[in-house]
Amino acid sequence: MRAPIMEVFSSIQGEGLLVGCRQIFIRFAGCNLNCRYCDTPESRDPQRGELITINDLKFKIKGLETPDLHSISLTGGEPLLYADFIKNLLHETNYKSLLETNGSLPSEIKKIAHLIDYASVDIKLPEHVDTEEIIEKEIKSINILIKRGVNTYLKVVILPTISPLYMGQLAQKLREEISEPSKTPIVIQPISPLDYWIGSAHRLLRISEEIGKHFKVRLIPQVHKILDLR
Ligand SMILES: C[S@@+](CC[C@H](N)C(=O)[O-])C[C@H]1O[C@@H](n2cnc3c(N)ncnc32)[C@H](O)[C@@H]1O
Ligand SMILES: Nc1nc2[nH]cc(C(=O)O)c2c(=O)[nH]1
Ligand code: SF4
Ligand SMILES: [Mg+2]
Repeated sequence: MRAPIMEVFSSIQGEGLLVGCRQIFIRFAGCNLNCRYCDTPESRDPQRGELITINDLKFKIKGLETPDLHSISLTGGEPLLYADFIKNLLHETNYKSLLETNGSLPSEIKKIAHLIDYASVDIKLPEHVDTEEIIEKEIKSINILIKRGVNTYLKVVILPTISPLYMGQLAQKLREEISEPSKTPIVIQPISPLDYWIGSAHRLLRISEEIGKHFKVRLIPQVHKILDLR
């Protein structure tokens, strides 16, 4: 079995609740969405990956192990396009794993939820993607992960133009439809480049307050970009 892998590299997790943890990143090539803000647009093309076997990948990961290693990060592109490959990889290795996903493939999440330790599920706002009803699929994915006991958090990339009240309404909908909202924090991730936020970073506090009415909330920018790390 092979999957198109774009890059395998060691860095610190720059996003979400595992920020600062040393990870080995496995970036799959190919994506089923087209977020306008995607900072890795080349990863949307499966042709940009090299088709490699599980053994090849295990060898690459082994070579990147460091004393501070926390876990591996399965990202992309959309890693869930290769759920069967991931299932085999996790069966054959003992690393703790983070799944970084757009949450749009609940049937694929079902295949690997029992093998994943942490999950970051993006909530894609309608202004960022063309796909209809994506949030329904994301909610399904989140509930599958929670049911499986996966340490799950949600992540929302936002622009300075987003309405805080809209974010509050979205958080209220999510709280009503997610099975254990008190155990599922939301990470607000300001869109990069952070120059967008010069003069409007105060809006982030209002958004945090609106989401905070319904969820534990964290405001975390992409730290790896601030540190100029990969
Ligand atoms: C490149 S995607 C790959 C994993 C998966 N397809 C997803 O969207 O979660 C990894 C993460 O990068 C973040 N991201 C992508 N472009 C960004 C940008 N311009 N600003 C802030 N975060 C961004 C999204 O939150 C996304 O979860
Ligand atoms: N350091 C670092 N942290 C990350 N967190 C999510 C990333 C991604 O592209 O999936 C990423 C990335 O590309 N680099
Ligand atoms: S789902 Fe992830 S990889 Fe795909 S376009 Fe959106 S941010 Fe990029
Ligand atoms: Mg990245």
